[in-house]
This record gives sequence, C-alpha cells and structure tokens, in this order.
Amino acid sequence: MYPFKQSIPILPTMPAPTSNNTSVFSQLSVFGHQKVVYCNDEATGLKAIIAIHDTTLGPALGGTRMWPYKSENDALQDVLRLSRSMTYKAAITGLNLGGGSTVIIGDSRKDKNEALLRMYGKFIKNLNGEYITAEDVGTNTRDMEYIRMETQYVTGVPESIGGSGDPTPVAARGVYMGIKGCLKELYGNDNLAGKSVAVQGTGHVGENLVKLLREENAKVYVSDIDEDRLRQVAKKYGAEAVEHNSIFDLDVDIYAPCALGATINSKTINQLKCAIIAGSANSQLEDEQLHGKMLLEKGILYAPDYVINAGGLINLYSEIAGFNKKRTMQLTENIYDAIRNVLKLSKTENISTVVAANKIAEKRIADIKKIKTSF
Ligand SMILES: NC(=O)c1ccc[n+]([C@@H]2O[C@H](COP(=O)([O-])OP(=O)(O)OC[C@H]3O[C@@H](n4cnc5c(N)ncnc54)[C@H](O)[C@@H]3O)[C@@H](O)[C@H]2O)c1
Repeated sequence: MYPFKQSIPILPTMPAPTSNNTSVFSQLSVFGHQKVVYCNDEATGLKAIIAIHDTTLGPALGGTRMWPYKSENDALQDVLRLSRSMTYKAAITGLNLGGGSTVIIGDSRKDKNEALLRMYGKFIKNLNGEYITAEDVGTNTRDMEYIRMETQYVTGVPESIGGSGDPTPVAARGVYMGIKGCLKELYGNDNLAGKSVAVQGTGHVGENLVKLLREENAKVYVSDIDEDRLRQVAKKYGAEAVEHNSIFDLDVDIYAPCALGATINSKTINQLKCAIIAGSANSQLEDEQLHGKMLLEKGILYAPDYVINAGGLINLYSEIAGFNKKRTMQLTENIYDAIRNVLKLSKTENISTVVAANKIAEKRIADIKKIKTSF
C-alpha cells in the first residue's frame, strides 16, 4: 500500500539542496524554501521537521515520512527535497496546492505511537492550514487518524471516516494514461494492443497497472523480489514472470518501474532496449540532470515520475476539494495531456523531459503569482 514497505530504500527525487556542512538558511535558499519548522517534544520523543517549499498555488500538501535518519542534516535534506518535488507535482498537475513534507526522525516500527502522532498533529494545527499532511514511508492511514484527532489538516484518512480511500487504483490509472500519452507522441496512436511492457514491481500500483495493460491486450512481463506475489499476479492476469535482475535486458517497448527509486542509472540506461520509460515509482532517475540527459541522447522517451504518478496526489486533493470518484478519475486522465505537453516541449527545445516538466511547472507557479499580486 502507498506508502510503501519499510524495506524499500529511500532515494532522492530531486538533487539534494547542498552538502552536509552548510547552514540551514543557506540550504533553504538553494531552492527557495519558504519555511522550515523543527518540532521537538521531550515528553513524546517527537523530533520532526516540517518543510514548506512554496505556497503560491495553495496550501502545502505532502506526506509524513518516518525514518531513522543517520543525522539531522540527512533528515533536513530529505524533507527539503521531498517538499520541493511536491510543489512541482501539484503545479504540473494543475492542482491548487503548494509543496510541503514532513520527516519524523525515528524507527516507525519501534518509536511510533499515538501520543507522538497526536503531538505532531498539534504542531500541524499551529500552522493554521499552511501545511496539510498525508501518508508516506513509515506512516499509514491509521496514523493519519491519530493526527486527525488533533487537526483537520490531514488527508488520506480511511473512507469509513470520510477520506478518499485507497489511492493505488487512481495512481495506476494515471500511469496507464501516461503510457498512452507517450505512445501517442511516439507512434501517432495510443493503442496498447501488441505492445510489450516490462512492469517492475507487482505491488499495489504495479498489479493495478498490469490489470489495465492486459485488458488492452498488451504483452506484459512482470518482476518482483517477492516471488509469491510475482507468481500470483502473473497467473491472475496472464503476464509472464521474469527474474528480477533480467528486467532491464528485455527487448520491450515500455519499461514501467513500479517498485523502488533510482532504477534508471548509468548502468541500466546502457542495458535498456525500450522506447519508453513510464512507471509509478518515485525518484526513478538516480541523478535527475545526468540521467535525464542520457535518456534524451539515447532516444528513450522518459515520462517524468512526478508527472505520471500524480494520481495519488490527485486522490488526496479530491478529499480536500470534496470531489467524487468520477471527478477524481477525470482529473487523473488529464495525465495523458500533461505527459504529451512535456514530451512536446522536450522535443521542440531539445531538452530532457525532466527539464521540460520543471519548466512547465515553474511557469504555472510564476503565472499564478502574477494574479496573486492583484486585488
Ligand atoms: N501507491 C500509490 O498511490 C503511489 C502513488 C505515487 C507513486 N507511488 C510509487 O510507486 C511505487 C510502488 O508503490 P506501491 O504502493 O505499489 O508499493 P508496494 O510496496 O505495494 O509495491 C512495491 C513492490 O515492488 C517490489 N520490489 C521491491 N524491490 C524490487 C526489485 N528490485 N525488483 C522488483 N520488484 C521489487 C516489492 O516486493 C513490492 O511488491 C513506489 O515507488 C511509490 O513511491 C505510489
């Protein structure tokens, strides 16, 4: 379930702001973060950092990650990077949300409890709606319920108490639409029949994606380190299971990373034979600038992760905006056009799709800033 299993390593979505030795203020200046709140409570043991990157478009929304960071600076760098990527994801998806995130320093298996989460909820409450939280690595819907006991500024609570419920079918639908957008740009039609897709990771999003792909008669290969799950999904949808290390060597049209981050790096780019990379995983490129450029040069069309996997965020936004399921799915289907716009800009300006996506997101923020200065 999103967020994902503790065992999955956390890897950067965007370049880390800076190195270990610089001051907090200078780290905030690198990507123009607005605010960082250090939450410290001796009684509950809470040590958290809330980062608000940009609220031009709306309140900052982003998950709460609980992780045993090696140092406070590692925690700060992670939260700065995560919050910035939320700004970009919301901006390019057309949502009226800013970007923010929290990291709680600690081991969620040992250190997480009701009192700590409710204390954290009080800190969020004090921000008066400037920041809204949700699940991320190390937190779940039950934790959001505890936070909800102290503040209304939390999303991703269970459907039974008015939340938007499981985001994974929505996330998978977004990825599916993004894949179709890529096909349309590359081949002039978005037909999946007869196309081959290698789906890495048959977890919650991966399985839903396999289902959609198979319904359209794509040839699907699947890999997972969890062999039981792999066999189960392969059998259920008529996909072909492959050994997880061989996924990069397959001669397929599309590689869909739906497991962990940083699977696209200098080594795997040399192995990949696909025409398109389009999947749900966060932080797919080990180095955004370098590997974005390498993919451009190799002629592999890369759907930037934060654009194609925005279905999860759309689901959360729907909870705040009060949209029904139909409207949520309609918004998610817009990922088709969002991806196409990115690919078009990349082609026209001969820039990587990552740089193109960043430009579109930044333009929306700059445009909306203009209207905020009037009246
Ligand atoms: N769930 C959402 O709504 C959502 C939204 C946006 C982005 N994402 C991203 O999509 C990805 C998948 O999310 P999920 O909710 O399906 O997670 P999940 O934990 O349910 O599934 C991940 C799967 O990947 C497998 N895996 C791990 N390492 C692997 C490897 N080396 N090779 C093959 N398989 C491997 C795991 O065994 C697991 O089955 C994550 O990167 C997540 O950040 C999820």
